[in-house]
Amino acid sequence: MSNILSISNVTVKFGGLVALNNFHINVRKGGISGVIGPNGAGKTTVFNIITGVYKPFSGSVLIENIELVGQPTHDIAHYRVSRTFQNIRLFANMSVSENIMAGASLKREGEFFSSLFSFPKARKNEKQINEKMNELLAFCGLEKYKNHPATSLPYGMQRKLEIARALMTDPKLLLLDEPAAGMNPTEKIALQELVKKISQQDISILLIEHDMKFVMNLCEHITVLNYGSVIAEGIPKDIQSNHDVIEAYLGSDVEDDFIESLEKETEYASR
Ligand SMILES: Nc1ncnc2c1ncn2[C@@H]1O[C@H](COP(=O)(O)OP(=O)(O)OP(=O)(O)O)[C@@H](O)[C@H]1O
Repeated sequence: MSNILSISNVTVKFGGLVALNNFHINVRKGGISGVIGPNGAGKTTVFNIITGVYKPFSGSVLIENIELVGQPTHDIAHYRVSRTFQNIRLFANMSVSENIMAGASLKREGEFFSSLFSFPKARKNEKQINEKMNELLAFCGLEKYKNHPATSLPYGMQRKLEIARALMTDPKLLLLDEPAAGMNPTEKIALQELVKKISQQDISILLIEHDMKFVMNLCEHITVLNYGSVIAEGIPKDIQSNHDVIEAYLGSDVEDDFIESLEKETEYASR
């Protein structure tokens, strides 16, 4: 089975702090994988090395055999990698539809600007962008908010809007950084369904999440980080009973959630 993402031997240092130590992960094409770990374990740093925000001290990050290390962030977007952020980053002064359409300009900057100077092409592009925006509004359940200011949306909907904007770039790998953070249980279930639907569109997903039930229900493969090192990896069932993982979480602020998730059967089924 081929991988869309293969990271190997990646080490990231900030001065004396080793944020990632010989990190590795493979994400299967079409799969949903997760990275978990206590606060400060290095999870967001993984996303930042994939998207070129940080350059690793050593190691390799391959998207379908293309090396991303050393490439600038704007070039990496061309390999159809898109992400959302732990702290929502919507354009505050724009409507929901405008925020989604902004994703199109991130997609192919050159095409977007050249279209401004070519009237027939511009109209065609504008029509396509509008169609796609409307499709994504429906797909993400945001239709009724179309003309609302983005930041007036309930928190859970703002997170979905970030996902819709990321999907506008037509990604083949979507990186979701704590997508369920701040959501109530109903919103989390709706988000879980949305993530499954996205994965059914042949979009591979790598997610970081503190909500263990969310991770265990969605992910086919989980990598556990602690102090920058991989301490466990495997299917949810094995991760839940892994002694090192339980140890790492004891005393952390997500301990209760994690322990609770150990006690419950998950809905996970092999895909
Ligand atoms: N730009 C930076 N400069 C210095 N240290 C950094 C930088 N980015 C991250 N770190 C440090 O690297 C470590 C890993 O950070 P990272 O944000 O990847 O953790 P995380 O697992 O995502 O944490 P959380 O769950 O709290 O978001 C932390 O100790 C953090 O303080």
